[in-house]
Amino acid sequence: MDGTCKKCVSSFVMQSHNAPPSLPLPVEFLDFLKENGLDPSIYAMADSIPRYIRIKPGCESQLLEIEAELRCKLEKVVWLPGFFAIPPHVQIASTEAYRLGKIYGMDAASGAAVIALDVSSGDHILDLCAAPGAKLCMLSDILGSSGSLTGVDVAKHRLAACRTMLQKYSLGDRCRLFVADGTTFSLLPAMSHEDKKTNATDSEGRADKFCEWTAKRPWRDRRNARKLKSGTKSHTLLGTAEADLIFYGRNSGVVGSLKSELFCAVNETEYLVSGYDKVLVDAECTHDGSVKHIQKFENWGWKTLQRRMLDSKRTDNLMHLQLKLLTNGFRLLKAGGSLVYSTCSLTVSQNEDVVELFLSRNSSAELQEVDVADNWSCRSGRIPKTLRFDPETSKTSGLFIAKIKKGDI
Ligand SMILES: C[S@@+](CC[C@H](N)C(=O)[O-])C[C@H]1O[C@@H](n2cnc3c(N)ncnc32)[C@H](O)[C@@H]1O
Repeated sequence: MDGTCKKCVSSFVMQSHNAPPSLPLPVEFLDFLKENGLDPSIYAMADSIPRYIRIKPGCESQLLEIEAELRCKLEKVVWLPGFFAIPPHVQIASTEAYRLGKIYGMDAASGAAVIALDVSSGDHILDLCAAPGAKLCMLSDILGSSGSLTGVDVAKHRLAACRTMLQKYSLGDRCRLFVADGTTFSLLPAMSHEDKKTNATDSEGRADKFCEWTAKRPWRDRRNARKLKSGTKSHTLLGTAEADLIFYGRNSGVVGSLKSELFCAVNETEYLVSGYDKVLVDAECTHDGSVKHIQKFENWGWKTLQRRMLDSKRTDNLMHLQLKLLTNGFRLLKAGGSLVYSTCSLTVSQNEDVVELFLSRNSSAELQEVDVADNWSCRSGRIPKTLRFDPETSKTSGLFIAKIKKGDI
């Protein structure tokens, strides 16, 4: 672990650097940072934070070939198995190793959020804000050949990119993807084949079971989707009833099940018994902790930063959304299950404040220590047991992690 000890609850305000910010940050963004007690000089660090890659399990023996292709040394991240640091300027997207699915581009802090969930074989996992899917792919790699993985995202085009990623890395077998609002999503994990009823038919008397997934949907499904769409004002209004299943793997528990079973509403108490073992809520946020993301506004135009991130109405709504996502993710957990809440914002309002408010309203929720984090290069958040990665301490993108357990019945 580097100089900063996560065990000591450290100040969340960044240490000041002498170096001036290298980006011409707009006044509105500087005001936002000031209001949140954040030091703008982290945005001068983009060129000193490594890029991270994760090696696809099974491809570790090809390290030398990958190094030769990337033309750089892969520095093992000692605290995070499977992750390597490379110089920030190295591009991976055009390489064969990337094209063939041997490596992923993924920040080490994001990897830590996945490890914090402590996935076990056979777990039913829910990723409530799944797109574009780096964490979902890592979850699927860890899950292996048992359990199930459900990815939800409100943005259809982003979730479609996630589906492409699952297919590229051959990780979709136990996975299903729903375009749905994570604040209201209510579907239970897919049932195992043994639990499924057989011979059932729909109201029109036809067998109504899911066949193997194909990119081409039957006309009846497309007609139903069209009907739903015409009755829905915007994608943000999608509720559970409208959850749109855009992908499922052969062993995701969907094939062979009845549509009425998959989409059936359940009693609240049923989640305690048949809910998810693990839930990841990697919530939408202002992304201010992602130095590389902020850097992109140089090309996109700083005006769009104001519109997309800083509008005060939007940030108030964001906190509301984060709390609702966390609350619904927790609702869908089975008793004894665990949830990881993360954001790539460095602000307290989108992290500790959201978690504190949530805990004050949910007596069966308890903050949990991330046991494996003892040697991680991160520090504690303002609340003990929460973790913070930031460019200065961790040489990663900013990320907040809180792990919450649902009490046994
Ligand atoms: C920080 S990103 C998630 C990144 C993702 N976990 C990964 O590792 O690639 C946040 C995501 O939340 C999604 N989102 C925003 N509002 C949502 C909602 N109400 N329900 C579900 N997803 C939502 C956004 O579309 C976005 O894809």
